[in-house]
Amino acid sequence: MSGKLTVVVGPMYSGKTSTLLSMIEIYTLGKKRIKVFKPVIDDRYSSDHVVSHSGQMAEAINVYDSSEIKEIVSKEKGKLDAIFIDEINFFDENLLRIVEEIIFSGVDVFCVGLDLSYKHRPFAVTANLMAAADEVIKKKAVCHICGEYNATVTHRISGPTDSEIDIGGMEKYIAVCRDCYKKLNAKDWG
Ligand SMILES: Nc1ncnc2c1ncn2[C@@H]1O[C@H](COP(=O)(O)OP(=O)(O)O)[C@@H](O)[C@H]1O
Ligand SMILES: Cc1cn([C@H]2C[C@H](O)[C@@H](COP(=O)(O)O)O2)c(=O)[nH]c1=O
Ligand SMILES: [Zn+2]
Repeated sequence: MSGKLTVVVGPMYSGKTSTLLSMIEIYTLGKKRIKVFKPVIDDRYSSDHVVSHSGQMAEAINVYDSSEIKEIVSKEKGKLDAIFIDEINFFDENLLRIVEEIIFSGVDVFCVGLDLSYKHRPFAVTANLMAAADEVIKKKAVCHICGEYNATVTHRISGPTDSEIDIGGMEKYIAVCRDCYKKLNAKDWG
């Protein structure tokens, strides 16, 4: 039987990694055989653990790109029930094809990442995985400006960059609702 693809998206601080960690716990309690991956680029809290903003964590394999996931999973052929991938927005676009191959081989895949950059543009790799998913979970955060539990986007507070990829936390980014995002970015969206 084929595996199932679940994709968890949302702005920063919306609980994407916490959701991933809950699913890891459920599979671990069920004695399922799993592997957890994270991109090397994200070294904010730890290089060998997936860590949530609230400090919960699980061991993870650091990979440079999606081909490394393919290689590691191929070596475990028939010996895995599920894989978990954090920060999919940092991966190359081959991730879609590789995840599809893994699902068709009977392994469940849980992917977590940003759907939109701070410029309100979709990360293509996330958008593609959402299209192929059996289930998409969209998370919300508390809006840093108005305090409502309706933040769906991330606003950059430390000035624009050329690249939409820039590792950071509270010193650079806040989660905001659409109305607050519009006010903060009035020159682009007003
Ligand atoms: N604005 C916010 N809204 C919700 N949670 C927040 C906010 N700022 C900080 N947090 C903390 O972040 C945690 C979620 O972190 P995490 O699962 O790592 O989110 P994500 O992976 O989406 O960035 C929450 O449990 C809470 O402790
Ligand atoms: C919005 C946005 C964020 N990033 C970076 C900042 C963080 O390192 C991660 C997101 O981490 P989280 O687990 O979702 O909190 O991505 C970026 O590079 N570009 C952006 O537009
Ligand atoms: Zn708001």
